[in-house]
Amino acid sequence: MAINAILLVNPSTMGKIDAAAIASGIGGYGLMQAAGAHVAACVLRYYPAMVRAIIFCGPGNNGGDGHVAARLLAESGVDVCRYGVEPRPGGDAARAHADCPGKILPLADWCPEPGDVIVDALFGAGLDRPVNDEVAALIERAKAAETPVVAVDLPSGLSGRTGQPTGACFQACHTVTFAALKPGHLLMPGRALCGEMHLCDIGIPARLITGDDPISCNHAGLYNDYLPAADPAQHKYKRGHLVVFSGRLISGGAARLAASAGLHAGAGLVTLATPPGAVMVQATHLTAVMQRSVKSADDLDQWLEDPRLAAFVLGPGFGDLDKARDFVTPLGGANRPVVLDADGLSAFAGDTERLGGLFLGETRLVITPHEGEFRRLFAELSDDPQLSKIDRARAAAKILNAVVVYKGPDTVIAAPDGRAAVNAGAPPWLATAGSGDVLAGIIGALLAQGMPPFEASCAGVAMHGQAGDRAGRAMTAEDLPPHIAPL
Ligand SMILES: NC(=O)C1=CN([C@@H]2O[C@H](COP(=O)(O)OP(=O)(O)OC[C@H]3O[C@@H](n4cnc5c(N)ncnc54)[C@H](OP(=O)(O)O)[C@@H]3O)[C@@H](O)[C@H]2O)[C@@H](O)CC1
Ligand SMILES: Nc1ncnc2c1ncn2[C@@H]1O[C@H](COP(=O)(O)OP(=O)(O)O)[C@@H](O)[C@H]1O
Ligand SMILES: [K+]
Repeated sequence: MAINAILLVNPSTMGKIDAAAIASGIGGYGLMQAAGAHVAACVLRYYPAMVRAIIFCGPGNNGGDGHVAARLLAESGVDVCRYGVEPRPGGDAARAHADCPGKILPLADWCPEPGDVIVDALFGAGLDRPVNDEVAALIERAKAAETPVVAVDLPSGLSGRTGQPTGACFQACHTVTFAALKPGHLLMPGRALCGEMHLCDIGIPARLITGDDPISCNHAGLYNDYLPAADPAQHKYKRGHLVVFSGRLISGGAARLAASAGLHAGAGLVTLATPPGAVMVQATHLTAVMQRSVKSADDLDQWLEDPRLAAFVLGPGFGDLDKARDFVTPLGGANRPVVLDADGLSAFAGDTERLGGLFLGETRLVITPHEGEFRRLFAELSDDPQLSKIDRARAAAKILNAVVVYKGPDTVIAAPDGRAAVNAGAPPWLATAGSGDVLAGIIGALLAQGMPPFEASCAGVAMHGQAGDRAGRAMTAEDLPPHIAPL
C-alpha cells in the first residue's frame, strides 16, 4: 500500500490503475471509504473552528468520496449539509450516498454563512467539458463569500491532464488527491488553483501505481547516475571546457552570468567568445572566466578544431540575430552539445526546420525557452488549447531533436524520445532578470562534464532552484552563481 510521489499520472491512466486495483480483489467501495476519510481528516485538521461542512456532490465517484466525507464528518459531530445531485444508481457512489444519512439539496439552495467550509466533490478525474452555468454560478458564490474550499482529487473545473480550467473552476485552499499526483496538480495555473496539495494513500498497491507514459516530477532518480564524479585524477580540461558566446559592447552581462554559473557548476574552464569590440569591456569584469576574441563564423570554425571545447552556450544577451544564425551553423557541425537560449532561439523564429536540420543524429541540442520564446518558435503549438505544457514541450523536442527546457514556475523538461519531467519546486524569486542566463550556464557546464542532455537539463534545473533557495528571496541573478552547489 503506498503512494507514488514521483510519477505524474494522467486522469485516464488513474482510472485504469483504480480498475486494476479493483480487479486484483481490492474493493472499489473500500477505496472510496479511504478517499473520503482523508478528505474528512483534512477538513477537521485545517478547519477546527468551522460551523458547517458544505459538501457539494457530483454524479460520479468524486461525488462518492464526498458522501463518505459527509458521513464521517457528521459522525465527528460536525453540522453537515449536502448539495448536488443523486449519484447514478448501482455503483460505489450510490452505496456511499445510501450509507450517508440526510438528503441532498439542489446546489442553488446553498446560502453562504460565516463558518462554512466547502468540500468540492462535484467532478474529479471524470471532468471532460466546461462546468454548466449552475455550477459556474455556485463557484462565483463561493468566491464572493470567500468560503474556504477543500477539493476532492481536483478543484472542479480543472483538467487533471493539462492544468488548465475547462471553464469556471473552484479556487481551493487544499486539494486531497489519491495514490499519485496528476500533471494538472503541478502545471500552472492548476498548481495555484489546488492550494496546498495532500497526496494520500488509499490502499492501492505500489506495484499498480505505474504509468504507460514516462512523465514524472523532476527528481534525483532521473539524473543521479549521470552526475559528474569527483575524480582524484582529474584536471581542468578533463572536467570540461565550456564556451559562452558574449553579446556586443552594451549587452555582455548576460553572458558573464552564464559563464560564472558554468564555473560554479563544475566546468573546468569557461571561455567567453567575445566580439572584438567588446573584449576590453569584458576584460575589466572577468577574473576566473577566460576570454577569446571571435569575430566571424570562420573564426569560430577554426577554433572548433580544438577538440577540448566540450560544450557551448549561445543566446544570453547575444543581440545580433543574423550572427547568431551564422554561428549556430558551425556549432551544429561540430558534433558537440549546445545550449541555445534567448537570442539564440529568437534567431530561429519561423525557421525551426533549419535549426532541427543542424542537429540531426544523437540528441545534443538543449533549448531553454521561456513562454514568449517558445511562442516565437512554435506559435501553432502555443495556440492549441488541447495541448498541455508537457504536450507542447514534447512536440517541440521531437521537431528539433532537442531537449526542451520550457521554463516558468512549472518548468517542463522534455526529450525527443518522450521522457518528460515537471519541476515545480523552484522559488518564485527566480523570476528576476538574468536568472535564465544562469540556468543556461549551469546546463552548459553539466554538458561540458559529459552528462547526456536530458539528464543535464533535469539536474541543471534542480541546481538552479536550489541555488535560488540558498540565495534567498532578496537575491538578484548575480547572487545565484556562488550559491550553485554540486548535487
Ligand atoms: N474509481 C475508483 O476506484 C476511485 C475513484 N475515486 C474518485 O473518483 C473520481 C473519478 O470518478 P468518475 O470517473 O466517476 O468521474 P467524476 O469526476 O466523478 O465525474 C463523473 C461524471 O460527471 C460527468 N461530467 C464530467 N464533466 C462534467 C461537467 N463539466 N459538467 C457536468 N457533468 C460532467 C461525466 O459523466 P457524463 O455526464 O459525461 O455521463 C463524468 O463521468 C476521482 O476523481 C476520485 O475522486 C476515489 O474514490 C478513489 C477510488
Ligand atoms: N514564478 C516562478 N517560480 C519559479 N521559477 C520561476 C518563476 N518564474 C520564472 N522562474 C524561473 O526563472 C528563470 C527565468 O528565466 P528567463 O525568463 O529566461 O529570464 P532572463 O531572460 O531574465 O534570464 C527560469 O529558469 C524560470 O524557470
Ligand atoms: K472535485
